[in-house]
Amino acid sequence: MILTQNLTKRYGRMIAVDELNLSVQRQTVFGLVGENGAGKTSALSMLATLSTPTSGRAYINGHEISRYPREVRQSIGYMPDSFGVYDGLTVTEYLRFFADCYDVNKRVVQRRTMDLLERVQLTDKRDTYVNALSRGMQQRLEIARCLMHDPDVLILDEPASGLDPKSRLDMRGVLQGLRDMGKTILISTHILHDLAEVADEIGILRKGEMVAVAAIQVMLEHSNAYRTLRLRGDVADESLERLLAQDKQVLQVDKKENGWEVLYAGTARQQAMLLTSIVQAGIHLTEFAERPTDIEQLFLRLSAVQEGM
Ligand SMILES: Nc1ncnc2c1ncn2[C@@H]1O[C@H](COP(=O)(O)OP(=O)(O)OP(=O)(O)O)[C@@H](O)[C@H]1O
Repeated sequence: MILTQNLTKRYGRMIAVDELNLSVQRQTVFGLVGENGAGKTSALSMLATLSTPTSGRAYINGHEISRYPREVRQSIGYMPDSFGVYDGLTVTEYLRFFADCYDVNKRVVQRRTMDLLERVQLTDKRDTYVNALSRGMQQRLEIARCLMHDPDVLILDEPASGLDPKSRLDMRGVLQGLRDMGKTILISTHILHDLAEVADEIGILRKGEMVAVAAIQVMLEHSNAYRTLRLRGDVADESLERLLAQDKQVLQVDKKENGWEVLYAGTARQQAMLLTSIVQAGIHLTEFAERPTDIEQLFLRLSAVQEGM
């Protein structure tokens, strides 16, 4: 449904997207996660036919984006990361305007407008001017706007950015609804947790390169199975590191300024035994604490472990 082959975007000498290979199956949700500047917008705007790839190819619904941009635009609903709304229009007028742009059959416009407003929880705002909506409502209206011509594919660039926690939750509900409608969705975010209940698969983009891809289910299982132990003590004393190296459940040890961070795969009982052996070895710690593993960090660590780094 969405396929890219070595898709690359350069701005002068800067490589914003570096030979991206992506495959998003029909009716699945793929989350593209990356920090600011990772290349998410550059990748998505090429797929939306708004910018030209420097090299490589991409296909949406079987249409190559550079050769068949018109067909691609009919197949997608694209929500950019920043957008302006038309201040002088009401919510309903705004959606009808876009229906006209896409030449949507007049007979279905009214029904679809009502259905979409309900889907994005804006039915009671249908006669409100769009500039009077909150940011969260405007972002949900944008989603409805993307759906007006009933595309199979949605490309959403940071749809939850700048929203307060309540609006983020509302947005999450809307995205889950789109997934249940059977849309194929490519969604970018810099907050992986936003995708945990929405995406089927996650890819992490860093400096234009896809550094890891995995099914969200696998990641969540890992995040339950692993935890991070925070140990504080004298980092000059190497006996703790020797002891940790003997424990098979210790996957990784990161030395910090005043202690260590340990990625640990053992059970609670094994963890208690580790603490006992530290005490018995006469090693003095000021802290031995467990904290939930950040799934993004875990994901990157596991992919590094798999690559033997
Ligand atoms: N038109 C442009 N001209 C030159 N450099 C650009 C242009 N657009 C983006 N860049 C650069 O390309 C890199 C990737 O930017 P991009 O906006 O694609 O990343 P992003 O992951 O979407 O980040 P953000 O979340 O901040 O939008 C950045 O270093 C950015 O400064």
